[in-house]
Amino acid sequence: MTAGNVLEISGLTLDLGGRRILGGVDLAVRPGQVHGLAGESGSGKTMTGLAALGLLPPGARTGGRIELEGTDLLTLPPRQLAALRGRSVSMVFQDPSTSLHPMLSIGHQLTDHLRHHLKLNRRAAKERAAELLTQVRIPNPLEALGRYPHQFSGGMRQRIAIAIALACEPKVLIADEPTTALDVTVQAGVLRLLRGLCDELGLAVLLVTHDLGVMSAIADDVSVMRHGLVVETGPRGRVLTEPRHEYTRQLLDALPGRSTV
Ligand SMILES: Nc1ncnc2c1ncn2[C@@H]1O[C@H](COP(=O)(O)OP(=O)(O)OP(=O)(O)O)[C@@H](O)[C@H]1O
Repeated sequence: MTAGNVLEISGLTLDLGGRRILGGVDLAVRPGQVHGLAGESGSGKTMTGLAALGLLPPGARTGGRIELEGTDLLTLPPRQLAALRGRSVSMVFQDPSTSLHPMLSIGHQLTDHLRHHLKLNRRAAKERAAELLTQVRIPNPLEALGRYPHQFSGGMRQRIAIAIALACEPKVLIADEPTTALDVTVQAGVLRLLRGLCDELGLAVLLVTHDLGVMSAIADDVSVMRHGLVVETGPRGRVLTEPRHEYTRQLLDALPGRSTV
């Protein structure tokens, strides 16, 4: 594993139901860095993220390596993998309702997580929960703990889902289309938050998105996937202004308001 990387994927292959989904993906993420993973629908972005969490569908067959701080996740026994998930690496999905329980208060969900994973007592868990809500810029965090998901806007719910993902201070956060379901007016705020967390906490963020505009707003490095392979990777400025691969060029040409990148 190369020094400076916290997550390093090399030669990752994935077969599902006899079909090759990933054909040898190489990808590396460093602490304090947002690495954008772009590509058309079906190119394998989500599967790459799920593989890094050990959350592939049943029957998945994998090859290659996914190293998290030197540990190969693909050869880890299921129990050890489960212990890492949510602690060293965690994920935020497109739709915050998938990670938030509609019938439980925010405080309940955050403290459950903290008590279960970090074995905090009730009081310490509540304090930490309020701290996490502050970190994701939820106003009046103590009061917010007593409220339910439907009492928050979509953007706020996504911030809360990010707070839950950060609860155990993971090294790597995989954010899969985290702003796609949100109103454009709140997208920028959530992206700024992710960027800030990355800078403040030294978090490594793998940002999966089909939207090169989102990518251009916060990514340090960008990788472009096509048909289960990373076809191009490099610093954002270079990839988005001087793409070397024909497919990256096509993606950029297809972007509305191309002048934004
Ligand atoms: N449970 C599954 N079983 C079999 N094949 C699957 C399963 N889930 C996804 N696939 C296939 O894996 C391939 C990669 O899908 P993936 O979701 O990773 O693409 P993506 O780049 O994230 O696309 P999108 O932006 O649409 O989410 C697709 O061809 C998809 O049909």
